[in-house]
Amino acid sequence: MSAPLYNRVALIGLGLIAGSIALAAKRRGLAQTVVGTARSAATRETAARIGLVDKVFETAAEAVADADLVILCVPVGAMASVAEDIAPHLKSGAVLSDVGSVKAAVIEAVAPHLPDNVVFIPAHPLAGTEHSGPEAGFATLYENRYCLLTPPEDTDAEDLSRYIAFWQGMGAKVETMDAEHHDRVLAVTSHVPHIIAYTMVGVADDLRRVTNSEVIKYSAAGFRDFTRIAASDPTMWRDVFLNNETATLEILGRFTEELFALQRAIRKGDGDHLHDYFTRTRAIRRGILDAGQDTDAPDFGRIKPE
Ligand SMILES: NC(=O)c1ccc[n+]([C@@H]2O[C@H](COP(=O)([O-])OP(=O)(O)OC[C@H]3O[C@@H](n4cnc5c(N)ncnc54)[C@H](O)[C@@H]3O)[C@@H](O)[C@H]2O)c1
Ligand SMILES: O=C(O)C(=O)C[C@]1(C(=O)O)C=C[C@@H](O)C=C1
Repeated sequence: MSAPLYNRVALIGLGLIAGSIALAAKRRGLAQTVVGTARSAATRETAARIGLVDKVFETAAEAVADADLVILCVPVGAMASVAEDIAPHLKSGAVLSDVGSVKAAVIEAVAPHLPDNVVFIPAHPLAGTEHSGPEAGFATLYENRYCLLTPPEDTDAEDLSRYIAFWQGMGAKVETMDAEHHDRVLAVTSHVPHIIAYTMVGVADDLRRVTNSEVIKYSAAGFRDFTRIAASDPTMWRDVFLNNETATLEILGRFTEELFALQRAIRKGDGDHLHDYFTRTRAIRRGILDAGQDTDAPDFGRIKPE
């Protein structure tokens, strides 16, 4: 049990990510009190019934009053309106953060609403599941996972180190980087892989009508993994793609080029091309394993799409 880093933490939105923060922060003693609010009455009722936070408020304005740390845990597209709503009620000196999967667009949407006496430290925990809502949260979600922070350069060192300690207290490995770099890296490691999974499952669903459910019946582990990813929350992912448009389109363009090259190799019977390509990709995974790195952990410095 650590000493509380914050007296009062307020979570706006009470789904998977906020629920996991609430449970981890309480379990590790990182906050004296954790409060929260959500847009829908049903979510607020569920969160109160399962005791997710110490107190559930009806409005975001009430929830943030007197909070030392406020974390926006809503879909990326809702960040601006929530920030506008709470801005006049934030305590002077409070730290405001978010957990959005995209950083540059969230900073652009949130920062203009904030008063000068509030410290904005954007964050993105690289941890999640395909489940959403208040009952999806669990206390160990962030253990041994990265949490990326994209603080403005002039962020007060003490505010930053306290917030880093908060995520570390929940078991996360924290790194800082600039928001644009974050968005390019995540386009490669998370956003484009998700759209590929969505597409593959969509294609299989179309085929199912042709093959009379054989696609599902004989689906192998690889495809099942795709269906898990493609079961992720539609609102969250719609907002990710609409708000990381440039980087995802760039990476999707490269993906499509490579796919066409592989398609051509298959059509032309060019086994050497296929073999060389698969040898290269296998070496990437082996290199990660040989370096003793967690396969979940991308090298953030190395992934720099031109
Ligand atoms: N799920 C993941 O794997 C994952 C991982 C890291 C970061 N994130 C990011 O975390 C954030 C929350 O994701 P989640 O998985 O917890 O989602 P979730 O659907 O489980 O929870 C979202 C919460 O936001 C509330 N909400 C939705 N629209 C709102 C609006 N317009 N105004 C106010 N509240 C609103 C919902 O009621 C719910 O309480 C998103 O920005 C997402 O990009 C998600
Ligand atoms: O494991 C999963 O379900 C996830 O997709 C989690 C995942 C990812 O790794 O891509 C999804 C989106 C986030 O912004 C961070 C984490």
